[in-house]
Amino acid sequence: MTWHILGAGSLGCLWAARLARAGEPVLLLLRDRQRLAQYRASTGVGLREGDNFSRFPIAADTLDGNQPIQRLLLACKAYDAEEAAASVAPRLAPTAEILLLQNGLGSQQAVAERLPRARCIAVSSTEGAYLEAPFSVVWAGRGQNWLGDGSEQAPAWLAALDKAEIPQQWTTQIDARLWKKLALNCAINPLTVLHQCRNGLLAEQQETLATLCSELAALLSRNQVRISADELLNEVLQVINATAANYSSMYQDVQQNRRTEIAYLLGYAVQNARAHHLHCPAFEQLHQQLQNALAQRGLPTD
Ligand SMILES: NC(=O)C1=CN([C@@H]2O[C@H](COP(=O)(O)OP(=O)(O)OC[C@H]3O[C@@H](n4cnc5c(N)ncnc54)[C@H](OP(=O)(O)O)[C@@H]3O)[C@@H](O)[C@H]2O)C=CC1
Ligand SMILES: CC(C)(CO)C(=O)C(=O)O
Repeated sequence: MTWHILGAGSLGCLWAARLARAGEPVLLLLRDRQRLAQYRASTGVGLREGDNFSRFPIAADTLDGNQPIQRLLLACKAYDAEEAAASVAPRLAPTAEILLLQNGLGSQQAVAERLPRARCIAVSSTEGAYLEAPFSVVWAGRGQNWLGDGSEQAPAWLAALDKAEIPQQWTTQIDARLWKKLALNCAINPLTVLHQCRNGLLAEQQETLATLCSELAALLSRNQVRISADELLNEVLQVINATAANYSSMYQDVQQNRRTEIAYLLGYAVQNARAHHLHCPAFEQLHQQLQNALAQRGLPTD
């Protein structure tokens, strides 16, 4: 069964290289002929792990190819997910499965509504990767991939991920995983943008973090995710400590003048709180401040 991977960015290349290395059939789906020509000139997907670099001559095609798709890994940003998934809809087999690698919340629901016949499996990933050159990925941080669609029924192909050394765990609580990661990202990432700092410096912002965690814990509770404000604050401080020397993904996006996933993180939290009539002045204000900072740089505020 071919792994169709839509999006040859950081995570798309990371998954493609590891699957290909394990002998799994992989086909990259690129946005157009220009990207395909660029890929073909690069002689494959590069994977750097520490001092080792390998290149994998993985097959690629454009989105409008004609091979039917049974298994799709959607490896684009959250704001591209719905349109990207819709563009391959005519090619999806009736029992197609789609793995959604997007961070935050909102895009998974949008894809599932757009493609109601497909089995949509959300992935919450704590792995870290970035591109050092087009189609060449650096595996920068070991982590876990939590997969789930709310059901107990784990797909048989999870064994292929083990073989490919892609860490994986099936969970019946994928929404809780996504919410908790969203809460961490909402507490940490916007502050690193506003203070222009590495994650570690946020340890000095304990009061602000405590207020945010209290509001975020209340929001998670409205969404049936049980975590106390103190537990959340502890987790946030642990992540800040463990990633002290790193710049958050949102900070990096802003520095490189790339669109952020604000709408699927803080924006989603604000909207969800309003829908629950939950008063969350601290993260409403943070959202506004982040939008102002993005606007000042000429970046999209959604
Ligand atoms: N990188 C990481 O370490 C982690 C990322 N994530 C999440 O994973 C998701 C993907 O992130 P990441 O891999 O870093 O993102 P990247 O920006 O590196 O890659 C996204 C890729 O998607 C491609 N793409 C977008 N739309 C289309 C389309 N319509 N057709 C074909 N290709 C398309 C882009 O192509 P093009 O280059 O042509 O624009 C780009 O190559 C995000 O939601 C992120 O938050 C989660 C955990 C860790
Ligand atoms: C390390 C962490 C948790 C910081 O929020 C992250 O996931 C990111 O940078 O996006």
